[in-house]
Amino acid sequence: MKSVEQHIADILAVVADPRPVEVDLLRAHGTVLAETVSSPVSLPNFDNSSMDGYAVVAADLETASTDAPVVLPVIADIAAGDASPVAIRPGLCARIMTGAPLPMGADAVVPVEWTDGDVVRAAFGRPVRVGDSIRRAGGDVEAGTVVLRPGARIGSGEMGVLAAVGRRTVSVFPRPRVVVLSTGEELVEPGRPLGPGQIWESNSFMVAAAARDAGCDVHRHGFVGDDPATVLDVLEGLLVRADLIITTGGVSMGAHDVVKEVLTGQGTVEFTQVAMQPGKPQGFGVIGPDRTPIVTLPGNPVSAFVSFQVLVLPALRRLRGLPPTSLEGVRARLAAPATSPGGRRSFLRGVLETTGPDREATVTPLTRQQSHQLSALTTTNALIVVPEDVTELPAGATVEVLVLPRPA
Ligand SMILES: Nc1nc2c(c(=O)[nH]1)N[C@H]1C(S)=C(S)[C@@H](COP(=O)(O)OP(=O)(O)OC[C@H]3O[C@@H](n4cnc5c(N)ncnc54)[C@H](O)[C@@H]3O)O[C@H]1N2
Ligand code: MOO
Repeated sequence: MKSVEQHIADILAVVADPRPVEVDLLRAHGTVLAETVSSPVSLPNFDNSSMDGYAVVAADLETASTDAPVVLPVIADIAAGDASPVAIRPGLCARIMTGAPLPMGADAVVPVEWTDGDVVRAAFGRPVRVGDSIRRAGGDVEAGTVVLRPGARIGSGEMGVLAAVGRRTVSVFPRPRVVVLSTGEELVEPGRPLGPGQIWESNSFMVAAAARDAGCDVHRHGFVGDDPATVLDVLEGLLVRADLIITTGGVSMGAHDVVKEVLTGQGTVEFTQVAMQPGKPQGFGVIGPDRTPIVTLPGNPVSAFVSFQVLVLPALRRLRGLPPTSLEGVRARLAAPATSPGGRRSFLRGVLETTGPDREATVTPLTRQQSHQLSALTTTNALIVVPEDVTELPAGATVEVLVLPRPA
């Protein structure tokens, strides 16, 4: 059987590094930055007030007290956005709002709460230090400084910074377009009545959600039955809209394993058995005129889920412009015994938590570990790795655990 590492590497080899595109800033959300962004100006771009109050010369207020306030004439009213230059000299002050440019000659701002708030002659009841309530030019970012580097994931903070340095468009690796297609004659769209022997289709919803969580632009095509001509037809129609196609079902040894049947001999697709549990039957390759990558996951729902997380995620990260790393691994103490078939690496569904006074990482295997026992996926937050050469692990053993991604 093929090793998990080899299969991950093989899938990675069929997906290409993405090409950057210039997009409008709003559309950059959730993408990966492809360029170095530096600020053309300093932030702030000019000295300004951090308080609503009065711009003053600090030395004027040295003697100010509640009993003997210093009173200064107010010679200007400066709002945020005011462009006309204002200057004060000792013995004068200017009313100023938060974000408004500091007038020349002023070296401190007094919050309005420390004054009587008068707009003609303001009384100041306490002294102030030079620099108080002033936001200096460049105090956040100096002009020319790099604020974001290639590979940065553009979330809300990054969006804010890009806009603040004046970017309207930005060069990014766009979200990969992933198409999800399930197969199976027994499948029925959720919301429709079930007939005898039928089940509601769940894999394509699950895989589409997982790919969306991974930052992809997902088209859930839904599912098709086991008619080979239809499956091929549908797949051909989907090629143009996909950077990667993910199918589920029809890859095992059954008489109607249609994905295997129609894709064998197409492009570079090959089917194989990977030494993992669940997720043994697998396929991958490129198909069609544009050599579109395709990964064919097994139909058992938990097998499809685990295969996605272990085998497909690194390829999606590459397509996003990120390093193609696997799920984060941590060491944890096993809270209950675990078993595994020899020769295959098990990925048991578990619950990872930190317990006890020393916050030790502990992982508890869930009871429903079979490939059809989908309900465990609502509880699990981690996959417990049991190596190929281990069939039993006692409670208390230290194990490697892969932390499952959680949506925001
Ligand atoms: N003789 C053998 N039989 C099987 C083997 C084997 O080695 N020899 N491997 C087993 C393993 S392991 C797996 S995993 C499955 C994979 O089978 P397929 O990929 O061909 O999947 P299907 O047969 O189409 O379906 C399996 C199972 O999952 C249900 N299913 C399928 N698609 C969906 C969906 N979209 N939503 C919900 N449930 C789905 C389907 O009804 C079946 O119960 O093969 C084993 N057999
Ligand atoms: O390997 Mo299958 O993927 O166990 O159920």
